[in-house]
Amino acid sequence: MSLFLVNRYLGEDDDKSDTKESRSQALLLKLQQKAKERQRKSLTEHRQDPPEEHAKKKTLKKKNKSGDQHLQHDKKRKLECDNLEEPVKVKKKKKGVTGNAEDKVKKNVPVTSTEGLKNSGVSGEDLQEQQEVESKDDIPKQTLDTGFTVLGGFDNKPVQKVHRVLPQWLAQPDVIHKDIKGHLVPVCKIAGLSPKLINKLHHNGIDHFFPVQAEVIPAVLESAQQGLLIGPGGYKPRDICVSAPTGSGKTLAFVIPVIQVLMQRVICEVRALAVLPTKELAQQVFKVFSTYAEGTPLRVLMLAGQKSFAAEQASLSEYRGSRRRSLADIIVATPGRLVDHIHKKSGLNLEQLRFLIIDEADRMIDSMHQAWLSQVVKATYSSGSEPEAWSIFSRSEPACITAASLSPPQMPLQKLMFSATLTQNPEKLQQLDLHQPRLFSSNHCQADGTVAAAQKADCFDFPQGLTEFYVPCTLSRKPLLILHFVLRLKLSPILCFTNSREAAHRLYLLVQLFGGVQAAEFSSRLSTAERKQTLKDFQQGKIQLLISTDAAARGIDVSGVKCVVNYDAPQYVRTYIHRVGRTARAGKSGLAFTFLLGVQEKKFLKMVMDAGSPGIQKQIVKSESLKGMEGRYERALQELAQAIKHVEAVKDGI
Ligand SMILES: Nc1ncnc2c1ncn2[C@@H]1O[C@H](COP(=O)(O)OP(=O)(O)OP(=O)(O)O)[C@@H](O)[C@H]1O
Repeated sequence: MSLFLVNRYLGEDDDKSDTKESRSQALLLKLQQKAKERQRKSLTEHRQDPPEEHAKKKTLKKKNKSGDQHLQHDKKRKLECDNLEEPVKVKKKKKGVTGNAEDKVKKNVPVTSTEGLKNSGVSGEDLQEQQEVESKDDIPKQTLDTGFTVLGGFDNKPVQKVHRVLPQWLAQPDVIHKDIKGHLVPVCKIAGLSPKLINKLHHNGIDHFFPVQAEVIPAVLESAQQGLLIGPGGYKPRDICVSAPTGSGKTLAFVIPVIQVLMQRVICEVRALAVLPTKELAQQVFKVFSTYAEGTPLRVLMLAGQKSFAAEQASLSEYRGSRRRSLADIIVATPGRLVDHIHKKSGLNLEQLRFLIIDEADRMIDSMHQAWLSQVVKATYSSGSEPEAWSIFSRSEPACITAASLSPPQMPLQKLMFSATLTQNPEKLQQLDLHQPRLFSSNHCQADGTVAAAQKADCFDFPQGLTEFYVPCTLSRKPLLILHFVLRLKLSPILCFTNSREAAHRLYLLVQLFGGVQAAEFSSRLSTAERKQTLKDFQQGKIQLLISTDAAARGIDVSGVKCVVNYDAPQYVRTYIHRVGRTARAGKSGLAFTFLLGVQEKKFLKMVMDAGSPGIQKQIVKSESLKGMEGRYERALQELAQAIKHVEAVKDGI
């Protein structure tokens, strides 16, 4: 039984309807049709009208609407009266949906037309109007055009340029002159060098120090002024980083002061450790140390896997009674072999280490994932297992500072870092855990610490005597070009770099088959002994063309290399700098050519210019220049194909 009686307006057309239900159904249908029609209209308006016109129309519509409002309102009330349930539903939905839309507008989230369509289908034109009026300013053009919701609504402000600000020590380095020849310093002018060492230098043809040596040697000597066992004023000496071009004489910049400081030692202990990335480099530095240690009590040892582990172990230390006695003052090592000796407790004692030298430091930072540095540093702290004669000066791991912990003098450990491409990335340098570092660099920064326009993160110095060229070519012409360089241009000795050992080997075979060129290859295909012999032959001028992988790109010092050819363009600028740095060494002049395919040109030239190259010139080799060699070259190619087939057949047979 009904509690209330509600008289309903049934509408003009519905008078003839029979039942309440059918009448309300008809009304609902009509309403929905109307709503759909409006949606369609509004959608076509959105698509056709430019935003301003659309906005005008809306305002007009709104004005008209306020005139019609009473009428509409009455109509609506009539409808509501016609159907008791539906209006309630509509109201609920309308409330909810409107609230939702408002929320979105408040949150700067535009309401999409699709969403509006769905919602207004239920709630009628009021909702649609409200959405349109409320959101017309907020809806981005994109939304209107695409119908997609754009999240965020952030202002598209131009991003301000960020200037790199380096830590002071990196921003204001001690400057090293780039011009070697113009800034030579007589050996005798450097204070603190013993006459014995000066004589030795003269004996080896060194009468003047290069700029990097003239800056770094006094700095290292100064840090050891008060003797081997304590730093200046009793404090730990500052670590030293050196960034100077290839061939500028960095090796002597650490060898000479280390020999000078250690010469005064009484007991033989490992006091200097030089770590280098490859066996060849270790061998080279070992040779220089040995030369200048000759005639002093100092003993130099190499741990780079040239000898067996047992042989290396035997040369490290010996036991006299129960006491261990070190047999080396200076050790030159590769990181892998060094860590092996530390792990296997082969008798390597680093507790008295005074100098830790890291050459090719940027490369060594890259190999830091092997954590070799932390293991070496750990090994320099006293293990406490074996009481040493020098234990009074032994190092203890950093801990809380107390009066007691400060009283015994701490044996200082100083790190010396060297590279032609030393990173300026403080994050990477942090891995070296440097102590109040001091930088010597031929790269200049601005006084305020910001980096000058040309000085980006990967901007380096090139040797002054270097002239760079690039040769546009195709893949098939490359072998002919290199033969042209050797046989016609007579630029030998040439050091030619490929990007893989397979490429180096193929080119070597091809050149051999072509004939008339003294060629050799240098890569990990060869044994250590073979590589050593090859370098020796090249040094002695027995090889016209040395085809190498990047195994010879870093640090290798072969005097008299006239020309470097990048047969394959290097991928990274550091690789380029080290490769071309095998010529134009020690203030001499040299040529560097890079063969470039059309697709490589733009990217490569940009990379080199960004790295601070003074300029790279285009060198075109005309086809006519190569014509005379083509027939012989074709025959060599065919022979090479047959040789490869034969090798593969032999392999399959095995
Ligand atoms: N003061 C000097 N007088 C004459 N020659 C020197 C002097 N110092 C170094 N040299 C010679 O210069 C050449 C290059 O030196 P070194 O190998 O130390 O360069 P580098 O800076 O370490 O190069 P890279 O970065 O390629 O390793 C060597 O042959 C070395 O003998």
